[in-house]
Amino acid sequence: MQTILTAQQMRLADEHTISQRSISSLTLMEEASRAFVNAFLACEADKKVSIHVFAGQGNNGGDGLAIARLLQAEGYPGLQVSIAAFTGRQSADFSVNLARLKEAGIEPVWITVPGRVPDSSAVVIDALFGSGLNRPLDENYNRLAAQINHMGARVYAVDVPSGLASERPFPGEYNGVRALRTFTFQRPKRSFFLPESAAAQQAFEVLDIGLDERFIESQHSDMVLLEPEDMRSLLRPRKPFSHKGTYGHALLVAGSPATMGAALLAAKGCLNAGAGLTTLAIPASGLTALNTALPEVMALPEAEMANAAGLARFSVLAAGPGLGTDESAAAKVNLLLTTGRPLLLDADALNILADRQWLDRLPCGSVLTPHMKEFDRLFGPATDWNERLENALGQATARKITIVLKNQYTFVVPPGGRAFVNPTGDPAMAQGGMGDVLTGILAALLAQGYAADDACKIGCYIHGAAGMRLASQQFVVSASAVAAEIPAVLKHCLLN
Ligand SMILES: NC(=O)C1=CN([C@@H]2O[C@H](COP(=O)(O)OP(=O)(O)OC[C@H]3O[C@@H](n4cnc5c(N)ncnc54)[C@H](O)[C@@H]3O)[C@@H](O)[C@H]2O)[C@@H](O)CC1
Repeated sequence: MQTILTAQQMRLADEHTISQRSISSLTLMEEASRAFVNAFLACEADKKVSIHVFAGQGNNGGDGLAIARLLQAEGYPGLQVSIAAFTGRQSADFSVNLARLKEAGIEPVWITVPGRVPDSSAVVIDALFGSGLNRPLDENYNRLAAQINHMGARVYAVDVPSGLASERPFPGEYNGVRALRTFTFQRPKRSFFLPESAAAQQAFEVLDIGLDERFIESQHSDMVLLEPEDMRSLLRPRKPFSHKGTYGHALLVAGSPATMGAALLAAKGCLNAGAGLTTLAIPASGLTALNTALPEVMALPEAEMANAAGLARFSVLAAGPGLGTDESAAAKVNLLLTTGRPLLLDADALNILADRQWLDRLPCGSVLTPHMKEFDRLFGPATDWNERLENALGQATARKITIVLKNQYTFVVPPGGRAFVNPTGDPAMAQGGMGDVLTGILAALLAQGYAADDACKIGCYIHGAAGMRLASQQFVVSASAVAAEIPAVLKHCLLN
């Protein structure tokens, strides 16, 4: 797991590394700039490309000047450097790098009043502001950013796209530089995981600049990034002499006559993520489809969905995919709530909770898997994703539940004030049924005895990893294909 730091904590990590390694801040800036250049070389191998570096006067600008000098030494002759100096003072390391730039024979252009910027370069390196940005861009920087965006160049941002706050995006429409790619130092910034950052960058890549990892990991943060190694330590291999009873019995309450597919997809996810037994509670009209598509899955007679005591034999109770929100669906959710046992609720089960105001009846230890709209319906509207995430952190702790807030980077939010960010997934997975499969996977992991937070971390990770594996070969990835890929992904995660 990687701790995601605030800008202030990044500065502390910087200072700590400088004193611990007995190096100067200038050396660290040089190393960061070298790391940027190495990554840049891999993207822009043609040395004849025209490059325009836009630097501010802080340390991000200092990086920009060092990068320009290093690129010239690498043999990129077509370099221009502009320094935006509408306001502010030069940082010490900026000043040294300015002198070094001039010694290297590069004379920068100073932009002190808004004006037209030459717009013929194919590549822009954006080093106006980095993690030090602490207020929205003013009119002058805003205009400059707009001019850079208008150039149509391939924009590479240094550490953070200029205009994007590194912790939480500023309110309102993004008015900064729009980067093709950000090369960010040591850690992705917190705001990179919030959907608003899509306006500022298309992708980011993290560069190791040698900051002290032990110090970074000792910092308290409300955001932690999951990594492949976490799966290896969380996942448990199947045991010798084990049998189907060892791996739990999941009940999925799902499906309605028009949306039986959702129930089948959830069951398929559950089966493939290793539940010992999977039982589906669906309307009778779905039984033929179930027996044909998934012969390993059992069905619960509808009459048994009226008796809470009869549910005691299941190790996990899940509900939602394709369930509908009518009276009969609500009666099923009501029955599950009366058991007092932790529940796994998704989709229509969440809508039922919201519509009937049953949220306060939810037992501790439950898991909810809302997407944005379902979350807002349950917990109230939010003006932006940071507010939504903070609400999720508060709700999970107050209610002692785990919230899986689904998005490109899904946040697994257990009680305790930390969000675990899932890095896996691919736009090829943007199709109906994906959430149903995830519910089935989570049910299987809970049935196998994983704690709620671990089940959610593993489940989200392997769901996205399955999609990524398929997307490396396919344009689009269906939910059934993701479910079918899960056993291979689990094996891979365990062994690698
Ligand atoms: N912390 C680290 O680990 C390292 C940081 N480095 C670089 O240093 C950067 C941070 O540098 P700084 O802290 O000097 O900050 P920046 O260079 O991001 O910004 C400079 C200054 O601009 C001012 N400012 C903030 N918002 C503004 C606005 N809207 N309009 C006008 N002025 C504004 C602030 O006073 C800020 O200190 C990082 O992003 C990175 O590029 C690297 O050199 C190497 C290591």
